[in-house]
Amino acid sequence: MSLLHVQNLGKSFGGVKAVDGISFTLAKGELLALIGPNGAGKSTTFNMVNGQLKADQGSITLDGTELVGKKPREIWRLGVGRTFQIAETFSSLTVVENVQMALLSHDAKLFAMWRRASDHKRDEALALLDQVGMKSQADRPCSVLAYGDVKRVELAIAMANDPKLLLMDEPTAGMAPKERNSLMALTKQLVIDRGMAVLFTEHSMDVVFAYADRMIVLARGRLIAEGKPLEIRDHPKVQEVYFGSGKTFEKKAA
Ligand SMILES: Nc1ncnc2c1ncn2[C@@H]1O[C@H](COP(=O)(O)OP(=O)(O)OP(=O)(O)O)[C@@H](O)[C@H]1O
Repeated sequence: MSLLHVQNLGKSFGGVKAVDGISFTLAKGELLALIGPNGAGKSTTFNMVNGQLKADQGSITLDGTELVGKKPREIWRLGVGRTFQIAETFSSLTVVENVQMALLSHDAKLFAMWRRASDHKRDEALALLDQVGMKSQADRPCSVLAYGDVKRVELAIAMANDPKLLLMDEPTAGMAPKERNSLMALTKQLVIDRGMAVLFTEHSMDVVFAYADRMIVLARGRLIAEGKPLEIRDHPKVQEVYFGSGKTFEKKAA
């Protein structure tokens, strides 16, 4: 059974229909890529799922619970997580301290409870770091990490809320091809191990084709295609919106 049901979802800004009546589902243990050219409505869709934007029409249910009309914090509590970039202010904390902060937040403890030397939830934080291959770097400050490793810590932070659905907005932006593949392989492993669902946007087609179980394609707010990567690759409408007719998807040069 599907975890997420999106039905006839829509949002306009002035006269622009940013998202125009789209419907799709997402199952547990599935990595679904949301792709489309600039201005297609990807971010607007994401922000309606996490509650930052209120839909004008339609429904979004998670495990049968309606999300439209709920505040971002409530939606987060229901199990919709997202990856955040580690804020500047937290980069001086160590890797494990950042994950401990996220665990405190999940438990709704006030940040005032946090003491720098605290070992609150350290073991739990280390277990999460182990899952993303960062346990050995737990006591290093985040500010000295390689970019790919920061991304792994961000993933561990998102896991602290034990999400049923994880939203990832361009997770591999700015990464070298090797790092990109390693982050997505890790994400896929987490999806399998935790039975989590992932909805992600991505401009890098090699990542999408290698890791997405299924894809949905938006163009000008409408859902124009849906299917497995190979079906999408050969879909005439997709070819057209991306490249103009007659062209094919090509791997981006590394
Ligand atoms: N806050 C806003 N106010 C007015 N128009 C907006 C707003 N947010 C988005 N839009 C418009 O809605 C449409 C969809 O934008 P959206 O950001 O969702 O697309 P996108 O697929 O995420 O694009 P990109 O790949 O460039 O990030 C665009 O025409 C955009 O200009």
